[in-house]
Amino acid sequence: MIATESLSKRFPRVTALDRLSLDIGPGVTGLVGANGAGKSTLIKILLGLSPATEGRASVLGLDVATSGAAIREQVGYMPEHDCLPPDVSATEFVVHMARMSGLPPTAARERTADTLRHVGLYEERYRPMGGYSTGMKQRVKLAQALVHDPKLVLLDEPTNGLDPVGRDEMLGLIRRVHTDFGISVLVTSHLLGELERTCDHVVVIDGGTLLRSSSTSDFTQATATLAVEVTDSDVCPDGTSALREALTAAGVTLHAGFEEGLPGAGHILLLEAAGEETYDIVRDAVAELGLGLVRMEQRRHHIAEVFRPDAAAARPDGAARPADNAMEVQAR
Ligand SMILES: Nc1ncnc2c1ncn2[C@@H]1O[C@H](COP(=O)(O)OP(=O)(O)OP(=O)(O)O)[C@@H](O)[C@H]1O
Repeated sequence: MIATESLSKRFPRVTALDRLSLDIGPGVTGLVGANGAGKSTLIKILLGLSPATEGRASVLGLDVATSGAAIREQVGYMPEHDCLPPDVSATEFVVHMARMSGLPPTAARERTADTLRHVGLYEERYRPMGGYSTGMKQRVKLAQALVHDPKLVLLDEPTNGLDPVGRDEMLGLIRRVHTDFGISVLVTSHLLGELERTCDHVVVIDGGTLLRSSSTSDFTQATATLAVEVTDSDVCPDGTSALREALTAAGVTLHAGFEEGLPGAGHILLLEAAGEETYDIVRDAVAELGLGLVRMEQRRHHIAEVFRPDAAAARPDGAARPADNAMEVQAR
């Protein structure tokens, strides 16, 4: 879908992209990077709106340097910033964008109704957009990117400014753009964690260079770690400690860390699962201590953990990069 080869973009004082080589296939791909990493610059080059300083890029097999107009016919674009005229309604605006993309009047009106329904705008689509909430504006921006039935959409920070519920809804919509319509998606975010559930593939850039590109499942590979949470009891007022001792005595290897940011954090034991018998040992130990078993589940890495300093130590290149930490902070 998208390929770049040693793509660079230099502004007088900043190198926004530095010899970036990427190959992005169909599906939903997340482009992650801290603010200023070069995401928007890359999107503008891919749309043929801004020339690269060096290197090459193609979208749907078309060269961005020579085929910008043809690319924009087949690609939808949702810009990052607020760009909606306040005095017109969503319907008027999206119909206009559909007409600009070459759809005849009737098809433009029908497609507008379909896409606005898809993004969840109903009665309010006839009201002037100046009175819309941020979430509604983001939905209109998504609708205008979809209205001409593109093969690929480039979504620049679509969750910006949304509250957690709005973010989840937008990420769900983005996923459905692919599952319902078969449109491939490149979606940018500065939040590593939020792309985990939405994207098949994640590309991480920093300072205009590629940090990592791999499938989401490779990022979040299942680990042989079990997370176990238990209740306390009258006999064992600190059930977690009692279970830790019992499991250690039974020869189970426990990890030092706790899971952070989850309900019950600090009460969740992380231990190494050495086959099915570990589950039995945990079950028996919990029963003997008279504790309640709240959860016992196999852990998966979260994308953000891949960039934590201790995780970086396990990476082939070994080094924790300052930018990794910056992204981890934003990912929380
Ligand atoms: N027209 C421009 N002139 C000069 N510098 C620019 C221009 N556009 C972008 N830059 C610089 O290029 C770098 C990359 O910017 P870009 O907007 O691509 O980052 P980003 O990853 O999209 O971040 P954000 O989410 O904050 O927009 C930044 O340092 C930015 O200041």
